[in-house]
Order: sequence, then C-alpha cells, then structure tokens
Amino acid sequence: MPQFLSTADADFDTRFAALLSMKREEAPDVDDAVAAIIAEVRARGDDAVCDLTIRFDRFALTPETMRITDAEIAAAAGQVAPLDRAALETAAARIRAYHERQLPRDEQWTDETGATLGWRWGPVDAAGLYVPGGLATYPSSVLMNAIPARVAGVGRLVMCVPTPDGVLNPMVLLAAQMSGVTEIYRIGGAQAIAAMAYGTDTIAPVDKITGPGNAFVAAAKRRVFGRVGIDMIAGPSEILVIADSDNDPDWIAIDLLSQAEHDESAQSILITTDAAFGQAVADAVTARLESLERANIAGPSWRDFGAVITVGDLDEASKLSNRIAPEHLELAVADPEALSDKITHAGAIFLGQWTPEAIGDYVGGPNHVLPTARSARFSSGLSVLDFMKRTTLARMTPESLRAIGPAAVRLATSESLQAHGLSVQARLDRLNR
Ligand SMILES: NC(=O)c1ccc[n+]([C@@H]2O[C@H](COP(=O)([O-])OP(=O)(O)OC[C@H]3O[C@@H](n4cnc5c(N)ncnc54)[C@H](O)[C@@H]3O)[C@@H](O)[C@H]2O)c1
Ligand SMILES: N[C@H](CO)Cc1c[nH]c[nH+]1
Ligand SMILES: [Zn+2]
Repeated sequence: MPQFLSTADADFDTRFAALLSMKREEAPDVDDAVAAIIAEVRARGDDAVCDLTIRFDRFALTPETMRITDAEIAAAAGQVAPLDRAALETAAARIRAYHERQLPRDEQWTDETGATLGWRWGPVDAAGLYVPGGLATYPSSVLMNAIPARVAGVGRLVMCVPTPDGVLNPMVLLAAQMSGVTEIYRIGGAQAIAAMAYGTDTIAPVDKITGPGNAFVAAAKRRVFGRVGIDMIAGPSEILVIADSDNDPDWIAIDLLSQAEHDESAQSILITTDAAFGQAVADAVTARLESLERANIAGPSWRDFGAVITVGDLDEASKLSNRIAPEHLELAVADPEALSDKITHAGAIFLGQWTPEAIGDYVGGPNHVLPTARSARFSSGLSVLDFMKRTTLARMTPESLRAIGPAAVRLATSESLQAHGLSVQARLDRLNR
C-alpha cells in the first residue's frame, strides 16, 4: 500500500520529511556501478561498450554494427503503420511550433559612453541525445530531444538508444528520421553516456548530452558533467496530483499510474482536501492494477513510493507541492489558474481536469524531458536554450575607454593584478599624450 499522511496528524512533519528524502535514484550502489562503467569505457572504448551491451542488453555488438545504418532506418521506418506515422507527425508539428517560440534574440546597443555592448546566441556543435529503451520504447523522447536541438541549429545530432535483445523499434527510428537525427547508435545506459562524453573510435565525442533515462543514466550524466554539458537530471518519472473531491477517482488513479508504469523507481503522489476521496483514489488504483499490463512495474512503484496526503486546504497543498518540486504537477481543482499562481517549483503544470499529464508526454507541445528528484527547485524542462550558448560582445571607443578605464585600473590595483591595470593604463596613456 502507498503511504497515507494527513497534515492533521501529530507525526506529519516527520513523515513528510521522510517522504521527501526517499532515495529513489541516488543509491550508492547505482553510483558505484556507474563510476565503474564510465572508467571502463574511458579505458577500453568500443570494446567496453560492446561488452557492457552484451551484459545489460543481451546481444552481441561489434564496433562495426554499433551505428544503425541508413538502410536499417529506412527499412524500419517503412514498417510503421500510417496511423502511427500520422500520430508522430502530429506530435512533431506541435512540439516544433512550441519550441520555435523559445528561440532567443541577440541584443546589441551603444551606451552613454559610446561603448557597444551585447550578446549573441549560437548552437553547440554536437549534441548527444539519450533516448531510453530498457523497460519501454520512447519515440516521443526522440522528438522531445531532437526537435529543440534542430530548432537551435545544432549541426550534429547523435542519438543513443538501447535495443534490448538487439530488437530495433521502428517508431523510434522513424521519429529520428523525421526530426533530423544525424547518427544513431544502438547502445544505452551509463556506457552510452560515457561513449558520447569521452568518445570512442566509433563515436566522436559530443559537447552536450540531453535526455531522460533510468537511475543509471541519470547518475552517468551527473558524473560526465564538466567534460560535457548536460541538460538536467531527468531520471525516473514523477507525478503529483492535487485534486479536490469534485473529480472521478478513477481518472486520478490512472493519472497516478501513468507515471508509476514507467519504472519501479517512479513516484506518484496525490494531495487532496478530502480524505474519503483519497481513499477512493487508492481503491481505484488497486482495482486498475488488476488489469494494467505493466502492473509488475506500476505496482511496486505505487507500493514503495506512492503517497496520499490529506490537507486542510489548497493553500496548504501548494506549500507541500513546492517542497516536493515535482516533475509533473496536475491541478485537478475548480480554479487551477489560482492554484498555479502559488506554485513556485514544478517541472510542468497541467491545469484542470481535462489536462491529463499524458497529453504532455506526447502531443501537448511543451517538452516532456523534465527535472526529477526535486531538481525542479533549480532546473527547467528541456528547451531550445539547452542547445545554445550565449557569447557576450563589447567594443570600446577611445571615448568610452577614457570614461570607464580609470575605474578598471583602480579595481586592478585593489586586486593586486598589475598586468590588468597596465593593459588599460597603456591605452589611457596613449590617449593622454
Ligand atoms: N524525467 C523525464 O523527463 C523522463 C522522460 C522519459 C522517461 N523517463 C524515465 O526514463 C527511464 C527509462 O528507463 P528504462 O530502464 O526503460 O530505459 P533506459 O534506457 O534509461 O535504461 C536502460 C539501460 O539501463 C542500463 N542498466 C539497466 N540495469 C542496469 C544495471 N543493473 N547496471 C548497470 N546498468 C543497467 C542498461 O545499460 C540499459 O541499456 C524511466 O525511469 C522513466 O521514468 C524520464
Ligand atoms: N512521462 C515521461 C517523463 O517523465 C515521458 C514519457 C514518454 N512517453 C511516455 N511518457
Ligand atoms: Zn510518461
């Protein structure tokens, strides 16, 4: 059973703190395993990647077969049923339209001293897109990674996707073809992250790695940060639903299960103002689990990490939600906009009863690669900006140097950095000659 908490209970603070600090993806054994995998890939390159693929994805790989060929992509894409292709096209068009609005503007202006200042944005050269594929297949995550990268103008799009038992997923390959991925490798997990970060004989290193994955992928991204950029920690999925009693308990139950079915480490939480409604939702989850295809994953997730929290009012709900900083937040209440205004930390908010989180996973438009494990306190969902860098620009004139240079010289002196001061003073001296 999930945990049942109520803010009216004397031990609420202790139990809520325990819920917040549950270690779903930071277990030391995961990080130790990932450190060893990264070290192996750095030392033995392609050979290590092939060995690890046999161990974790159960098929024999060679450096020559690591890259999925254009012929394989075309053959697989050709197998996709027209209605599935049309659904992918609908999703791709909506995701593209949403992300095109994120393109940032360059700025340039001349200030009162005559200095010209500004910045300009440009894409990274090569992006490594991780598409998960261990327990489920994720064509939608191909679109969510590749479309913003393309909109940003990235030239080289490297995609890694595990293919357990060597089986290629046609929808994944069609999505990659549709969204302009330039190289696809059939590798996953920490070994794929290490290969993209450090490079091997077969895979040239990238500059930035993005995309979601399980605890091993998330830990590997943490570890390679610095060698490459990463988007965020996008690990096992989470959903928090805030619902009043004016909802169908079954709808809320399947919303909770929609994220629990991703991974046994996923987390689904309901906050409600009505304890009886909370119980009705929990009962509906139990009933749904009897026939859910992925009950073997969703059941343990709900049992081990699920929670139903009863609160006095929605104000209290918003405060708890902000402490949880969930990846996805559904507001199934009468006035979702008013409640949304009180939310300060959440990866994505879904407003009202007619906005199930699953719409956002596929076709809403916003990105579904989102921060997990409370990292929405300091990071945002994947966007075009994740694939871009900002370079600042400054041009002085003799007049502007005369105006602001002396302050620079004084600051350099105060920092005992003589050459800094001299480089400005030499120019001021010339002007004063
Ligand atoms: N936060 C987000 O934006 C978001 C989006 C989509 C999916 N997700 C999450 O992505 C995850 C997908 O997980 P998945 O497992 O289906 O695919 P995955 O590709 O993330 O993981 C599969 C890989 O994990 C590695 N692995 C598995 N067991 C291992 C072990 N014992 N030791 C070392 N490596 C091991 C293997 O290399 C395997 O190829 C889920 O947790 C899901 O919730 C998150
Ligand atoms: N809910 C996931 C993000 O946590 C994204 C996804 C893809 N497919 C289905 N769901
Ligand atoms: Zn999902």
